[in-house]
Amino acid sequence: MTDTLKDFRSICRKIICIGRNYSEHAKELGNVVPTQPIIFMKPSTALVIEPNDIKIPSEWDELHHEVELGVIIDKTCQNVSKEEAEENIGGYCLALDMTSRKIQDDLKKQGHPWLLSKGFDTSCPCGDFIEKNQIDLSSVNLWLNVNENIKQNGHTCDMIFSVPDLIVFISKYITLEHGDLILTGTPSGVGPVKRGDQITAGINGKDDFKYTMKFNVV
Ligand SMILES: CC(=O)CC(=O)C(=O)O
Ligand SMILES: [Mg+2]
Repeated sequence: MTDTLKDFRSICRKIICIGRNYSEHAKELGNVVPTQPIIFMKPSTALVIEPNDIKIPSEWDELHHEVELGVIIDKTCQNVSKEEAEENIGGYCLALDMTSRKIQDDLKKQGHPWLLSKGFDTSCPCGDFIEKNQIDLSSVNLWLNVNENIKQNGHTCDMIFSVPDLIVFISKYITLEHGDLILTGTPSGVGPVKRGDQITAGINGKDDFKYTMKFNVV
């Protein structure tokens, strides 16, 4: 792992996101559980870091919060095998996939891409680089509070497609590059936030490793 990866938020060229990777979340929104990964992208301009705010675009009233494990790619790679997938991971981060559910539902009805609903500026609040050895992929806890009320509390062991499966799938079609970020999907409990709300999110990893981040919604 090279040192530049610690600064992944300024070198990141692609944010590739996975949809419906937890069956309870797919069901809570009335979606079918996928049989292969659903992928979409956010532009790198969606990234926002503390102490900056999540900005709801002026003509919208609310967004949905989605807490997710972010995987940061170390080596540029294509067509990765499941055995090699882990070697291409440089580290992790805690991330939010902020979504306008109303816009997404309208776009879905019309068969259009989700980009506007998920790719607007500040739609990807993101925490600091987390070292690889602090995360055991089979037992990461992700949680999210809105105004100190718990809304999401999930575990990566409930992912439908594991992180190596996702790297294999994506790299078959899209070259993964140093600093790219993969958002691995959200557990259940997504819901609305409005201007004036505060989101606190956290990740619990190996050996009592804990990381939390806080964002105001404006
Ligand atoms: C229904 C969604 O918005 C898909 C998504 O982003 C997810 O994390 O699941
Ligand atoms: Mg998501």
